[in-house]
Amino acid sequence: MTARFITFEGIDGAGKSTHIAALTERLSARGAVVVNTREPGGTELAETLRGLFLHSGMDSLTEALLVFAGRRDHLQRVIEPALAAGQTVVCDRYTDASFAYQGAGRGMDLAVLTTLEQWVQNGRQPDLTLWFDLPAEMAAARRAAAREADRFEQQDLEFFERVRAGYAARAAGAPQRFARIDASVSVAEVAAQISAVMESRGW
Ligand SMILES: Nc1ncnc2c1ncn2[C@@H]1O[C@H](COP(=O)(O)OP(=O)(O)OP(=O)(O)O)[C@@H](O)[C@H]1O
Ligand SMILES: Cc1cn([C@H]2C[C@H](O)[C@@H](COP(=O)(O)O)O2)c(=O)[nH]c1=O
Repeated sequence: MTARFITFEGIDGAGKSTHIAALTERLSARGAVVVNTREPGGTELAETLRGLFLHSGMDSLTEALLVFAGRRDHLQRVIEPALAAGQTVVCDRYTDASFAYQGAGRGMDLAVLTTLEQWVQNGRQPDLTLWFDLPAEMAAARRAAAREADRFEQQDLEFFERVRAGYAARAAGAPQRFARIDASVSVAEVAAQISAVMESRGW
């Protein structure tokens, strides 16, 4: 089996969760053993940190330190062992979210995030990142219909447009890894775009 690391990214309410199960089914049907996970979270320790991250007030450096601490544990306990066993890891968010939210959204120094990325990840980057891109206003309307807002989801449209621009910058810096999905269209049309990306890679 070929080990693969696939991440889903995008602003809150872009529609990632809606498509993770379908991608998992597709990969499993082709013989992959799929590990579904998420960030912040993915281990007992990192899920505990997630609760603080989403619901306690803190500055952007504290946010980054918490999320990278959880990421370290997640990499060591879940992601690296699964990849070493030839499995496919499908992760709802990873380090691009730190650059988009803490970097572009909160205005944190990207050089600090780059240092944390190097320390924590030992070079581990996804093989493919599906970036769900849509205007902040559309995502806000979807969220409002769906659930109660956490600390990030309470941010204004300007914050989410900065986060969106942060994702665009990360995508421009790693064009082979990123696939931009136009997430403003129907669920069926988004699913078709994901299938096309997977087919183009022979996955
Ligand atoms: N293409 C779409 N068109 C319209 N509504 C959608 C579409 N995709 C998802 N939705 C709806 O938008 C809401 C948010 O979707 P979802 O929870 O999948 O987003 P998400 O990116 O995982 O959000 P978060 O990262 O904040 O968890 C849900 O109610 C979902 O049913
Ligand atoms: C990994 C990561 C996440 N975030 C933010 C992005 C979202 O607002 C929440 C996670 O909520 P979700 O419902 O699981 O999408 O956390 C962040 O700011 N920085 C990160 O590195």
